[in-house]
Amino acid sequence: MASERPPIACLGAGRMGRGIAVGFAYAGHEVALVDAKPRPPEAFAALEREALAEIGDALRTLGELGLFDPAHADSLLSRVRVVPEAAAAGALGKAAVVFEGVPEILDLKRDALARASAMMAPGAILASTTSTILVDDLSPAVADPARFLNAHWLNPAYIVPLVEVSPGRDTAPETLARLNALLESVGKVPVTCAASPGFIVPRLQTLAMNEAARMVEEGVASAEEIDRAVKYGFGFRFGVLGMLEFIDWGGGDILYHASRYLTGALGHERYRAPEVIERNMRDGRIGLRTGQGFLDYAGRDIDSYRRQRLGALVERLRAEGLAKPPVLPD
Ligand SMILES: NC(=O)C1=CN([C@@H]2O[C@H](COP(=O)(O)OP(=O)(O)OC[C@H]3O[C@@H](n4cnc5c(N)ncnc54)[C@H](O)[C@@H]3O)[C@@H](O)[C@H]2O)C=CC1
Ligand SMILES: O=C(O)[C@@H](O)C(=O)[C@H](O)[C@@H](O)CO
Repeated sequence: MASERPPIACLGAGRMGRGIAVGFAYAGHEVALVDAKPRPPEAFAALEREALAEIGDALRTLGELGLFDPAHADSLLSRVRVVPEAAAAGALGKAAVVFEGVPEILDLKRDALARASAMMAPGAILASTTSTILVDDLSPAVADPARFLNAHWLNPAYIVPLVEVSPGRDTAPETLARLNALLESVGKVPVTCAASPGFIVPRLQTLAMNEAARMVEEGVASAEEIDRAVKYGFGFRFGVLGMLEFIDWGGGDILYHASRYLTGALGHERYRAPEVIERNMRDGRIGLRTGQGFLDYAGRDIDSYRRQRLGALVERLRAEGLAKPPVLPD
């Protein structure tokens, strides 16, 4: 990026556009929140009021929660301006990166992206926030597919660190590198993934969320009990270990056997293990115990590695107020 904190634009002043605007304004960027829909002046004025009120609230809340002195909230908010559709060209033409956040409808996105890309500065990057549409299904609409890619933020965008970045077949490697650098500079954690349905998190969480809903439907436990289990077990561990590393901890063999049992007991293919789990089982690549699993532990100091991970789990126990001192001898 030419400037250290280049101007950013969000196309579509809805939930994601506003959330991304909060994140960049917080990090010192000027942000144009560009309305993607032509509206009469009174309707635009109402949208502008509502968007600025929401962004201001979010910034004030972050301050009140201790991230900064809330007295600065208004000066952070002043970095954001809401721009009517008729003035889009001026705002988009100044942005180094434009994040498109219009509704998840293919033709609507293509149309918005085509129009935006024609107004952007040479060299600027265009990223779609789509949750589901593949980058290669959108890129034919844009003026320069080499500078186009998907950047899937998670909601609330100004809090969740992850952004799943998905380049298409025509995205230039330099575009990916520049966007990742920008995201990292504002405290985000970008992860690159193929143009594959559901990226990483929606693909994982859709299965898990449906299974949680199914357990309520089947009367396995109440919604409250299932969510306690998620917060204090499922989420507790995966937040430290990740999922593939956790397979290595528990052992790929456990997953292999659990998958076979659950496929039979629940009578559904959705529990069948993929070929890689079966192959790893045959090849003895079952994780920490064999020194190889999804990750390679060869040459690592396993004791200090385990200690580091346990330390992170203990930190989470403390954060939850669940770390208790031992009962010491009298
Ligand atoms: N809401 C969420 O949790 C997440 C949403 N996304 C994705 O972000 C994108 C935007 O989603 P949201 O911000 O939630 O939507 P939203 O409905 O809050 O905002 C969409 C914006 O597009 C505008 N718009 C509506 N109809 C339009 C039209 N015909 N032409 C042009 N603009 C129009 C709206 O006025 C609004 O400003 C979607 O692709 C969605 O899949 C990605 C991650 C999370
Ligand atoms: O914040 C999120 O995780 C969203 O980005 C989503 O993509 C949706 O919630 C999706 O995962 C629903 O399955």
